[in-house]
Amino acid sequence: MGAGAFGTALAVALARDGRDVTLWARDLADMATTRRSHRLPDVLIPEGVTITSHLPDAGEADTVLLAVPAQTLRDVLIAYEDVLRSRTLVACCKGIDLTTLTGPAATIARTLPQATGAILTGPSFAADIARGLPTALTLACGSARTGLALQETLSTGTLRVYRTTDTIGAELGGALKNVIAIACGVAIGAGLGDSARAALMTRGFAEMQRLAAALGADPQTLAGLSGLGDLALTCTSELSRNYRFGLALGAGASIDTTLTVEGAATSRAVTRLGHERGIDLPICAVVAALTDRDISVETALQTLLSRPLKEE
Ligand SMILES: NC(=O)C1=CN([C@@H]2O[C@H](COP(=O)(O)OP(=O)(O)OC[C@H]3O[C@@H](n4cnc5c(N)ncnc54)[C@H](O)[C@@H]3O)[C@@H](O)[C@H]2O)C=CC1
Ligand SMILES: O=C(CO)COP(=O)(O)O
Repeated sequence: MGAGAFGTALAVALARDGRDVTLWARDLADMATTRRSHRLPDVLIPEGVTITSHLPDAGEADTVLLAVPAQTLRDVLIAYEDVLRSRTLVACCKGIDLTTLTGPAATIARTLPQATGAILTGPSFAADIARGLPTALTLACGSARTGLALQETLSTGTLRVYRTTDTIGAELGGALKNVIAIACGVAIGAGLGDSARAALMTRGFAEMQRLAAALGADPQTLAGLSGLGDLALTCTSELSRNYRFGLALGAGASIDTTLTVEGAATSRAVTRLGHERGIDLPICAVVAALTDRDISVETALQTLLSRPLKEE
């Protein structure tokens, strides 16, 4: 579900590997004839993928990948409850819901408790997956048995899926790395240099670990693909929309508001979560304030540099 960049890329990769795939688009436009998503225009969707805007066409499909933006996941689950509630639902989005302050796996568990929920996350650009470039992902599912089955279902010759039962660690890694990527983009966009970016990545990772530990995640999960792996990719590549959003903020350039930039809303959500739980998340808070245009880059920098000195 979701025929944007990631949903399309996953559909293409799985169909190419022989899976029977239906790709659901909210708005079909001319997709069924052009066999292209406007979010991934260079990629031709193979005939093996059934493209539809009518969800019941998914028929007996037992696994549904939800590749819609994190802030819309809850609405999608509610709107299509009848079709979704008895299936295995794999959230493919990265973010924290601003209303409930939950990640995608927890959002599924709360909204459709009868469904089996899982999350697919980790360092992977849609364009790379669609081109068949080698990619490693994390599949997190509270049920070890379902996780094992999903790992088999979703792995292909070039998509290597690792599994874990730590859904909270996996969803926090994917959500928080986007916030830190915005911070890194700002640093580079404002000309603060590669050393500043390395500091933000490292201290940002410390914030990720702190929040994850407080919410009951296994610290090892954060050191894996869903945390450190995706942090490394997103903080260093101009293919990342979150990083590019930060670059524009830092350079004072115009922002493309049509793109999905998950870290913007998530910076606000995690800042609230931090306040509620009494957890210090200074980089996330600065990103939220920058995103809301509440502070300048200069103030953001001074805020971080003037904090009390501490042990690492
Ligand atoms: N693009 C990428 O390289 C990757 C994206 N992701 C994650 O996948 C999720 C989706 O991102 P993209 O596909 O890149 O975004 P996108 O902007 O390319 O596509 C989003 C899709 O969701 C649909 N959509 C939006 N609101 C909806 C609603 N209320 N109901 C139904 N459909 C709705 C849009 O029509 C669009 O087709 C995000 O959480 C992102 O972090 C994860 C890994 C890689
Ligand atoms: O999550 C991603 C790579 O793993 C995609 O990053 P962006 O959403 O920043 O483009």
